[in-house]
Formats: sequence, structure tokens, C-alpha cells
Amino acid sequence: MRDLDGNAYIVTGAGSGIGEATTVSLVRSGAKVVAADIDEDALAALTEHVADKTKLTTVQFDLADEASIIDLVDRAKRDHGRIDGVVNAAADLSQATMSRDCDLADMDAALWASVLQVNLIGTGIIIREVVPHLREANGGSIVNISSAAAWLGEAVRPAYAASKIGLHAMTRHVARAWGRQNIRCNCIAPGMVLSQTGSALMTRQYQDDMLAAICLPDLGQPDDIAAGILFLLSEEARWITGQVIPIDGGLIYK
Ligand SMILES: NC(=O)c1ccc[n+]([C@@H]2O[C@H](COP(=O)([O-])OP(=O)(O)OC[C@H]3O[C@@H](n4cnc5c(N)ncnc54)[C@H](O)[C@@H]3O)[C@@H](O)[C@H]2O)c1
Repeated sequence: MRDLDGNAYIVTGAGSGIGEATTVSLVRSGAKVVAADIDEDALAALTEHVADKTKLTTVQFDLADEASIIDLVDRAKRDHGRIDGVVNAAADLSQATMSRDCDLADMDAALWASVLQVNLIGTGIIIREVVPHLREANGGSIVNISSAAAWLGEAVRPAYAASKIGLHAMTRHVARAWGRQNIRCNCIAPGMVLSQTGSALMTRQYQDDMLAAICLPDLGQPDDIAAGILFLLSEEARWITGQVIPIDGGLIYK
């Protein structure tokens, strides 16, 4: 499948859900992956799901910590000798961030600062660190993961939605800034995906509401998003950049 054989990618949030599904699919496609997550136990469990362990390096890191992001990218270059792209799937999806209660916590400055630091600024730092290596490889592909929640104002706290909208702006900026060096940058905006965290955070009622809002008969699985990510990493997507692409089962009333 595709032309990813021998390439090397960093995947953040690889311990769970979309990042995990992406890592497993990339390795299955012959790519080497530096799988990064804050959760060491989740990374250990991921190793069990990967068939060819020689293609996998796991790195514990914290997207809120600049030094740990720099170490992650250095490690990826050291281990694989090249970096062909990065998938930015890690995000702060804690209960406090994802709460649907509309209350004064929506305007909690500490919450805004920590959510933006992890979901937006941390992702920007990874891109800053990775771009020189992509230039060295004469190009590459960056895939950011935002959310349909960027459009659905009422669904989650505004800090989360703002962090995801910010990724759209960053995606377009990066595409413009380094497109001539053949570095592509796109963003996938998933709808409701039944990852472990996605399922745990959403009430049955919310899942029913989301199902009613989409065209297709069921909610998404992490593999549905991973398929889009692999396409955007591949040469088949060589003329696609600067785009925000919804993969959401047809959530057409955004
Ligand atoms: N599941 C959904 O319905 C859904 C919908 C829209 C968008 N998304 C987005 O998709 C991406 C993946 O979500 P998922 O559902 O697979 O979630 P998930 O919780 O299964 O995976 C997220 C991973 O990020 C890691 N992480 C959290 N904070 C981190 C930090 N500071 N540093 C490093 N790693 C950290 C977690 O440990 C976890 O393994 C996220 O960006 C999320 O916002 C998910």
C-alpha cells in the first residue's frame, strides 16, 4: 500500500486512538515510526500491536515542554537518519478541557493557557524543529489533527475549539512558508471518533446527537482517520497542501 516504505515519521499521541492507529498502519506500510506520547504505559502497550518492532521507536515526551519536544525530534533524526514527516495527533483531551458544561470555567485563564500551550503552541514547536530536517530530505509532509469541534461552538470548552481553529491558521501558514521546498502541511478535522478517550468523554446522549447529525450510519473509528493521514503523508497527495479536510461521516450542518 502506498509509497511509504523506508520513510521515517514522528507520530505524537501514538499511545492511543488515532495516533496509535496511524502508527500501526504506517509500520504495516513499511515506514519507520518514532511513536511519542506522554503516557509510557500506553507506549508499552502499543509495542504489542506493532508487527515489525524493528521499525518502531517509542519516546516518552510532553507536548507542554519545549525541551522534551526538541529531544524527541533529535532522537528521531538520530535513530532513523532522516525525517519524512510528522503527524501531530497528541492533544489535551482531559475532562476539564472537554467539558460541555457552559460555565465560568470557560473563561478560566489558566485553562486557556494550558490548552493552547499543549494543543497549539506545542504543535508549532514540533513543526519548527522538524522543518529543517524535511528541507534536508528535499520535502516532506506534516499532518495536523484538529476537530469538528472547531466549528461546533457548543460542543466543548472554547479553549479547545480555539486551539483547533488555531491549527487551521498554522497549517495554512506552514504550507505557504515552505511549499516551495516541497514541504506540504495539511490538517484533518475529525468528527466523533470512537477512540478510547473519545468514547469515555462523550455521554451516550451526545453520541446519539452526533450520529443524528451525520450522513453515514455509524460514528468513526481511529482507522478511518488513520487512512486519511496515510494518504496525506504519501506521494499520492503530492499536490495537496494548506487544506483542512473534514473526515466526519458527513457532518454537513457545521
Ligand atoms: N476522538 C474524537 O472523537 C476526536 C474528534 C476530533 C478530533 N480529535 C483529535 O484527534 C487527536 C487524537 O485524539 P484521540 O481521540 O485519538 O485521543 P486519545 O486520547 O486516544 O489520544 C491522545 C493521546 O495524546 C496523548 N497526550 C495528551 N497530552 C499529551 C502531552 N502533553 N504530551 C504528549 N502526549 C500527550 C495522550 O496520552 C493520548 O495517548 C486529538 O488531537 C484530538 O483532539 C479526536
